[in-house]
Amino acid sequence: MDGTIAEFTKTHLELIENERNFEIEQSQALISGLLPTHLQRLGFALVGLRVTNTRTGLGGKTMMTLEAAVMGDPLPPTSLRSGDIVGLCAPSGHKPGKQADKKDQQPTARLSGVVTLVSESKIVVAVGGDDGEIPEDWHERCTVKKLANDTTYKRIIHALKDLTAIKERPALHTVLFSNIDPRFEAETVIADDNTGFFDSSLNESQKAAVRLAVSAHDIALIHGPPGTGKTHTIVEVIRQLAARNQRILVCGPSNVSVDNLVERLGRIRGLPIVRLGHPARILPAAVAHSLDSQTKYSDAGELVRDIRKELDDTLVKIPKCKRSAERRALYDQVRELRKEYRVREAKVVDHTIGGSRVVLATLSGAASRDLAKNKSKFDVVVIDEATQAMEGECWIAALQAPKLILAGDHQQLPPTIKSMDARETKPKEDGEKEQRQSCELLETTLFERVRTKFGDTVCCMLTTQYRMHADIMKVSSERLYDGRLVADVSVAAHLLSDLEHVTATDDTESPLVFIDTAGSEMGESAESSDISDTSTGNRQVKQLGDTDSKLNKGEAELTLLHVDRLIAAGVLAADIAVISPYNAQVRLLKSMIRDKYPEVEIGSVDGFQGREKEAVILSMVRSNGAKEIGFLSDFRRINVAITRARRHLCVIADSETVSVRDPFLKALFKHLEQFADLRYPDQV
Ligand SMILES: Nc1ncnc2c1ncn2[C@@H]1O[C@H](COP(=O)(O)OP(=O)(O)OP(=O)(O)O)[C@@H](O)[C@H]1O
Repeated sequence: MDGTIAEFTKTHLELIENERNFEIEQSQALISGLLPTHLQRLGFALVGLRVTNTRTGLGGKTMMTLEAAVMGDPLPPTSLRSGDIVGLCAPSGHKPGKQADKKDQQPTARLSGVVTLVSESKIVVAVGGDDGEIPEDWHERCTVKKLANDTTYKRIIHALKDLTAIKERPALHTVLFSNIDPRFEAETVIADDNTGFFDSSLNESQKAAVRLAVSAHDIALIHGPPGTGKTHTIVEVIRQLAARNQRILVCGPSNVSVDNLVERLGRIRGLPIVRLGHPARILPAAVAHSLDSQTKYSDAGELVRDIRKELDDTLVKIPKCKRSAERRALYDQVRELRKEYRVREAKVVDHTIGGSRVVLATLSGAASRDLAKNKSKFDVVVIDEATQAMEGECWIAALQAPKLILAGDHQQLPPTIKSMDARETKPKEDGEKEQRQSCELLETTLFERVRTKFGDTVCCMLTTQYRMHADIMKVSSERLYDGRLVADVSVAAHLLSDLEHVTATDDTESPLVFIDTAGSEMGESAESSDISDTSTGNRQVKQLGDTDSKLNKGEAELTLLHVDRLIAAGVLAADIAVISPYNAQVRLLKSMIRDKYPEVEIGSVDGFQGREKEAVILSMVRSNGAKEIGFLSDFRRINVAITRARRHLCVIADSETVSVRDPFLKALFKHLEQFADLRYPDQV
């Protein structure tokens, strides 16, 4: 088995390194090639700032507040967000100081840190430990630039190396890498009369999933198609495990996926939980459970608070010091205080983590030093949205317990492989096939690998969905979920016209509308300019290569008309989402709809995974004689696109281009022709 693991990690390490290099190269190409002022216009930098305040944060970090050079001026519009890694430096030509080029890919950064807050007037950056010595001139002028963030890749690489090196392996590893079957408790873990469930509202498939997960010794999968209460089920699983005195590490690939669980678990009385991770990245509703808040406000945190105050008082004195000798003395004092602070804080952190039955973090955050230092181990690792994480990422958490529970849906979009996405829009090159196979290997999630290996023995599917009208759900159920997905009675027939203030119209009484643009000459076109929107942060870096993204002006106009009609019928703008698989179309739609209806949400299909709205309008864009449909042919993307709507889905597409080749799309269009209110552009 060790040979299999060695082979597995070798392949994955190579692929992850490639992916990491791709991402660094791409953002470097952008960042190093442009002047800071140009970067500022694109939203990737802020120039001419001043450091106006410094204080101490968790881990002894220095929290630097930077504001516009002219006091009270707002910051220029920026795509910098909480959680971004940034470099800070004096602008070139401004009192050039020492060149501390630690990282060759970040040549101009003197210090690097994490953005913890961006408001209209200021940006706060947390700079690591002793690196937090601020050059004098930064109180007058300082530039903040976005840097490539490869932390997760480094952590995956570390975890994969650790996986290879383990001497005494839990049975879980044998199950995953060898041919031993997973084991389950022989006895019924929750009595047949169902009295043992904490949540009596669970449906039958949810109960079956809880039983499977609790009884597993090694691994269990919870397959949750759209709207089936996956989170609901995981909460029950965690409560059952906690009641059996198990310690549980709960993770998800994104902060949102973790905070969703933090919010729900936080409401359960008597269940001590803690959320690890940078407070800047934690949703407001979950912040009270963060390690940061708990160390700050708990009784045990009092000693830490005292020293934090002393540290902050000393830091405030530094910029006011005229003599450099005095300043140096104060810096020495700060260094000593920081050391003491870290020792005291580590004790409180240890106490807080050790006293929590449930610890929550992102998969990447599970590599946290606070966790590694904490001696107590976990009995179970639960990973939500596991089908959106690369297998290597799952191992960061999975190494920490002998039992693993994964929840997800392999019929929705897999993790984003950036090097593959970029190729989507570029001409085919030699070696393309080989590269694609590598990317596909990275795309194959641990969830899917285990499901393929063991099938229903380890996997339980949730079958009642609480989101979509039955007509909206039907194609996905039949084609992707073996016809087993059913709509709960509470949603099976719900319509927009059932909502308060919505009048009955052809639109609001139809769960499905299909506007077929075939033959109307509303052809697709390529976007002319590459960067026209700086509001999307990371994604925008990726879109530099996205010059080939497609748009369709005719479909965009039809979309706006449909939004107009829904709103005229009384549907709230905040209940409507407009989505498209193509970023160029999303940008066009935003430029046409945002000013008129700021509350209508407009985004890409990929970005809308995990979300829902009462009404969804989907613009499919592709319309060409060649019947080329590019990445529309990924049935998972289409599945996500059509399963976001609760009461009303309007599909705008050219059936002659889109429905021809792909079997899932064929089935979708057949269903639309049969069940949707079918319209043509001249009737709209
Ligand atoms: N057994 C149940 N009875 C009634 N409503 C339920 C039940 N289970 C889930 N729901 C409802 O279904 C909706 C979706 O639940 P939840 O947020 O747990 O789903 P999810 O599967 O995590 O979501 P997604 O499909 O986005 O992954 C919620 O409104 C929830 O209240």
